[in-house]
Amino acid sequence: MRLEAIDISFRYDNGNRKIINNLSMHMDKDERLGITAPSGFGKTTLCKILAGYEKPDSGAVLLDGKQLFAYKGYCPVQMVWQHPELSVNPRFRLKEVLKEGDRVEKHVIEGLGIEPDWLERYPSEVSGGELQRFCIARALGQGTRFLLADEISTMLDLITQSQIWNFLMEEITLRGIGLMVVSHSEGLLKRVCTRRINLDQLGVKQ
Ligand SMILES: Nc1ncnc2c1ncn2[C@@H]1O[C@H](COP(=O)(O)OP(=O)(O)OP(=O)(O)O)[C@@H](O)[C@H]1O
Repeated sequence: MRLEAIDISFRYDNGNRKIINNLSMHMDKDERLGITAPSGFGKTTLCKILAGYEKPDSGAVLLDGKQLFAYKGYCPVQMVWQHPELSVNPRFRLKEVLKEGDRVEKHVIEGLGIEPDWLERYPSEVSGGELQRFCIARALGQGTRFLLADEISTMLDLITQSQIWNFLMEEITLRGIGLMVVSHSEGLLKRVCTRRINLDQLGVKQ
């Protein structure tokens, strides 16, 4: 399975510059692709387009040769955002947050170190790192084929980071999920990725 961006360009409605300019890239399901670029360059924007949150002004995002927006229901390309507190409904208990995913399996919840008593709590009643584990679990539903991780572990201590990445690597390898990792951490990218793209060397303009 392949996720591709073909000659995409994008400008925010209220923005005065093109963030993405005629960019083409692809990744396959057995790849772990690292994305790097300076701050504000468009890494999150690219993730949002590849996961279907934004539509490119021109060009196309294809999943296995079919337009991403033609996939109905659960999106096979899931994104985990940098700020978990902005990615969940504050009025949902955490067990309900998990239900937004696609039949998230028990071993995913356990593997991410989610403790059973957190499930009854609201997002404001757990730490940022604990909440991020829920966001990762939610994105690992059964229909997920690609996972886009946008600076997902920046707020975590080193032991928790290592726990989460060990689990993620094992899970995506087992299930044949393609992984895209956006990070400013050279160490993380070196450890996790099989290939790297520097956006400043592609069609993303400052
Ligand atoms: N909703 C929006 N409306 C208008 N401009 C936006 C919006 N979101 C982001 N931008 C702008 O788009 C540019 C790219 O932002 P983006 O978040 O994609 O960068 P990034 O490379 O992920 O940055 P960082 O490494 O700091 O997270 C920035 O100049 C930002 O100000």
